[in-house]
Amino acid sequence: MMNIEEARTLWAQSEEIVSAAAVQGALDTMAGEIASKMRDRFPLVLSVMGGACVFTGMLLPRLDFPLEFDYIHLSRYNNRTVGGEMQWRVAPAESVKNRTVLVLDDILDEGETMAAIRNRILDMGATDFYAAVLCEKTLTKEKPMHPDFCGFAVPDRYVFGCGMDVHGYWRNLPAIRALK
Ligand SMILES: O=P(O)(O)OC[C@H]1O[C@H](OP(=O)(O)OP(=O)(O)O)[C@H](O)[C@@H]1O
Ligand code: HPA
Repeated sequence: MMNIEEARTLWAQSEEIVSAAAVQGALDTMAGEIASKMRDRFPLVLSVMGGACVFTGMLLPRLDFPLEFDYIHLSRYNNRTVGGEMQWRVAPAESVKNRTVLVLDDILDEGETMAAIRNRILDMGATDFYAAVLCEKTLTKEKPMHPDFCGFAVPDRYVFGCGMDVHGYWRNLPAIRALK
């Protein structure tokens, strides 16, 4: 747990890499791409708590077709900056069976989280699986998967804002920042 001054110091030791206006523009583009793929598929949209909260809140009102919404919760960073063991807190509901499922998350970094979600949802009998993320981190190492829809490629630095936390803070920022 940090105090307010330490949280402010984290912000001061970072720089903006994607502006709030650029985030809004990317959301418009991504919503159009998702709509053209899924308009007639009546998808079940699942948001990954808690990081996808901001992305979900901004994207859903831009999707102008019938869909169903629910959430799942797993984490593997637990407010640290290095990934650890995957922990399911709320598993997908049985209703994923025979559905086109679209999972929303803030970031695909090493891809381990999204790959675990995809495997579980396909095992439960979903017809199709799609992943949409606000950003994907560019890494040299191989990943188990890449997103179907993505707003931004971000560099291999610790990023936060727009739902992403740094030591548990600053999820509320409307722009994306990176630690220096
Ligand atoms: O691609 P990966 O390397 O697996 O990392 C991506 C995941 O890490 C973050 O979640 P985190 O575990 O920090 O939980 P949170 O959403 O509660 O912040 C983020 O929201 C993604 O779900
Ligand atoms: O760079 C990151 N920032 C915030 N959360 C994350 N989860 C995985 N990678 C990141």
